[in-house]
Amino acid sequence: MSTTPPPVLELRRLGHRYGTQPTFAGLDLTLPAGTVCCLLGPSGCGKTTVLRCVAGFERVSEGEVRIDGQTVGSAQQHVPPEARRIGMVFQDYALFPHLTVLRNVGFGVADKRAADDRAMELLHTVGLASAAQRYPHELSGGQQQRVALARALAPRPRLLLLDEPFSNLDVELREQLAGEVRAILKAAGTTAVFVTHDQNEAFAMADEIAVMHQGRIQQIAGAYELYHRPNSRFVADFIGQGVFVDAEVVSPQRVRFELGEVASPEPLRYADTGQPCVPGERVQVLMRPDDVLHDDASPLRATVQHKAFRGAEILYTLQLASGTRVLALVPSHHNHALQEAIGVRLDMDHVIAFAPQR
Ligand SMILES: Nc1ncnc2c1ncn2[C@@H]1O[C@H](COP(=O)(O)OP(=O)(O)OP(=O)(O)O)[C@@H](O)[C@H]1O
Repeated sequence: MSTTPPPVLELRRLGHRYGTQPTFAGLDLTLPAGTVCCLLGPSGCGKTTVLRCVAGFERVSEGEVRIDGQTVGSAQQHVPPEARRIGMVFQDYALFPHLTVLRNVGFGVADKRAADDRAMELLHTVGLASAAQRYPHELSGGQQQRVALARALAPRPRLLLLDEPFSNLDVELREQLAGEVRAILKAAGTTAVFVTHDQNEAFAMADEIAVMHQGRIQQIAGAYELYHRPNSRFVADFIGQGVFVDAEVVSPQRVRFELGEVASPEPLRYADTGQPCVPGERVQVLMRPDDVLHDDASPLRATVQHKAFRGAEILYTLQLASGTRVLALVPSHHNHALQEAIGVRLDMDHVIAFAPQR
């Protein structure tokens, strides 16, 4: 009978303090083999410290870090970083300037006779075989980060940690490299955790995104789920764009807005508590820019308050008759002027409701 292998990484009720100040507490996370997970959150929420606890650079104050079922960090136990078999990629690449690309990549491979072959294999994987004899300063930032990735993967780590790996690169390259790195990790079956505060990077790279806020994981889910099924106002606000709009519950599966009524495919519940929404209650509903359509034929009008050109689309901020502002993503050939009144209608297929904020 085969037994299921333990998850590669498990955080159980993990807590950490700098001095007496708690950084985070009660963190739970389980990563099966081959999963790419992102810790995403605003600056200062504790992402890097979680990574440092997993790597062994920080001691944990409560709970456990388990790798392949073995406890490597707890209040009582601390396996040093070099004994954890973890690969790391940092923001600043941290390559050795006096070593060739080939030597950099082979550096951590224990069997020195096999180091060059293994390094060449990884350089092929990251598309830099032709740069093997060059030095780091002769490469671009994106190429250097690919070398750093190859170096981290060369000793076949049990787990790879990446700390803001693309933040020194320009925005366009970031998303492209995030996609490439994901493909490389998936092809190698590597389990990885990476930290970022850039959600496009998280969307491009992760299977699972753990959204952190004030030292807690608010929600762990795929990008689609986080965007369409946020479990808190924080996640709803932090992931993607949108506004909270007043509405009234008119039946267990229907809400009424200024822009019309929306039927929910399932009985309405508050997204954060799971409690049912009761007819007659006032609620606030998350309205995404793709929930509002521009439609010249619609009798509902809204005035253009702001417009942000996004290439294929324009993101309009529109004001309704009541003064409520909503966002609408509109194909960019519909180029309207500020203060112009344009026709709009709602196209919402599910309702994310919260209790009104007092
Ligand atoms: N060495 C330290 N001593 C004391 N406090 C620290 C130390 N390092 C970080 N902190 C504090 O711990 C909290 C979490 O920091 P951490 O670097 O883990 O956050 P982060 O989410 O990775 O932030 P960023 O995205 O800005 O890198 C912050 O309030 C920070 O000021």
